Amino acid sequence: MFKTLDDLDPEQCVLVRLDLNSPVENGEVQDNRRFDRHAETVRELAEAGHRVVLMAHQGRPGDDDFVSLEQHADILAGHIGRDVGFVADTYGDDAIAAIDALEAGEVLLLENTRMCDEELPEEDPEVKADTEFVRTLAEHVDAYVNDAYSAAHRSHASLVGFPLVLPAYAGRVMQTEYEANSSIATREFDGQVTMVVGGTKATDVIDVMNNLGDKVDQFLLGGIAGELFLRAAGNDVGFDLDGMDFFDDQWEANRETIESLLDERGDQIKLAVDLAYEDETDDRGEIAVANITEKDRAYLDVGSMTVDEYDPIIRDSEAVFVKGALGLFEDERFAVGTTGVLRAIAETDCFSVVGGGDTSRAIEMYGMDEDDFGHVSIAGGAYIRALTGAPLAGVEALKQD
Ligand SMILES: Nc1ncnc2c1ncn2[C@@H]1O[C@H](COP(=O)(O)OP(=O)(O)O)[C@@H](O)[C@H]1O
Ligand SMILES: O=C(OP(=O)(O)O)[C@H](O)COP(=O)(O)O
Repeated sequence: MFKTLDDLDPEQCVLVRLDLNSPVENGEVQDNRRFDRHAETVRELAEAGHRVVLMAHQGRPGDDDFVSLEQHADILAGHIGRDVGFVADTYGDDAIAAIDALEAGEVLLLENTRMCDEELPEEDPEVKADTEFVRTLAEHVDAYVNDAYSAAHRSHASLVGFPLVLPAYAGRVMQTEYEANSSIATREFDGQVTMVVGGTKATDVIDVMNNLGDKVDQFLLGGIAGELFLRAAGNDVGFDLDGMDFFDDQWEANRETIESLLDERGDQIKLAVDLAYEDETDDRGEIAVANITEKDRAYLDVGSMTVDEYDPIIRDSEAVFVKGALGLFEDERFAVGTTGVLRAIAETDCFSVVGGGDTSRAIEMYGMDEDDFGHVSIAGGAYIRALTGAPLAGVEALKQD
């Protein structure tokens, strides 16, 4: 098992990896539960008199949400109730000077770790531990804390490199998410187990569906993942239009797996029977999948008939796991699928887990009560991988210490 903050020596300079990856709308970082949850770890460290250096990532290089962490520092400060300094540097001279100048109880956030070339791609911990990024920062701090359970499925430098060169500890979020998700992974259910699969990160979920087929009785699909399955089933959906990059790369990467899943587990996989789009008057339009004959528009939600089909399956389930939204729920017109399944879960007494930084936000946005869900995780890809019983690189690296 890993060490926790209870094992940390006093008066340390602590390098802490958080997951503050957030929705960004028109350049504005949106506050979400990740800030609130991580604030607990940061506050505890600062109040204990440690010097606290924070690392986190935002988006992926090339994407619109790949932005600086400057706004994150202000949002986090609001949740902690104390200042969070920011330096626009990951491990260069400016970052080091800011770290060395920290006083007891002060908190500093470094720039987006993915702006450092050595953070990505995924490589073995030994390779990551030997990067200039890790070696340089490690010389200026005493200890490493990983609180980023929701990013722990990635073998990136800030997650797996530091535990090899510094005394390493799990933060409070890492500890609670690990315990909750590990116990869910081993739990047995008497009745039907259903998994709602959607969102934009189709690659993460499709990999996992392959390994969860014996634990999950029914997969209910929507979002980008759902459209890729519809494409594999021969429909004219699930491709990129001008300016989009959701589908085609993920189609190439997952086509074989999707086809074999449909072939071998087709009876376990329910696909949308209708989809929603923005019509000529900017209203929500719906069309039956069977009537789609042209590759001419983007679909932004599953349709109402699909929700009517998914609803009784959820109500008959003993356990429901949600990973990914069924539509672009941030726009109220396209929240029907996501809120439909979440309300069905909330109204029944099944055991449920809702995961994902984005998806879990829908609960709050649409006025649902978190207490009506078994566990609301700030982790998406990491939590479903944990459900399969597979190890998470970032957790394994912590255990090595
Ligand atoms: N058809 C769609 N078109 C565009 N975006 C979609 C669609 N369906 C779902 N989404 C988006 O997927 C996002 C969640 O995706 P993802 O990052 O995979 O999940 P999470 O962060 O919850 O793990 C939501 O913000 C939602 O707007
Ligand atoms: O938001 C995250 O994952 P999630 O969307 O599965 O919840 C993590 O920060 C990981 O980000 P990544 O999927 O760009 O590596």
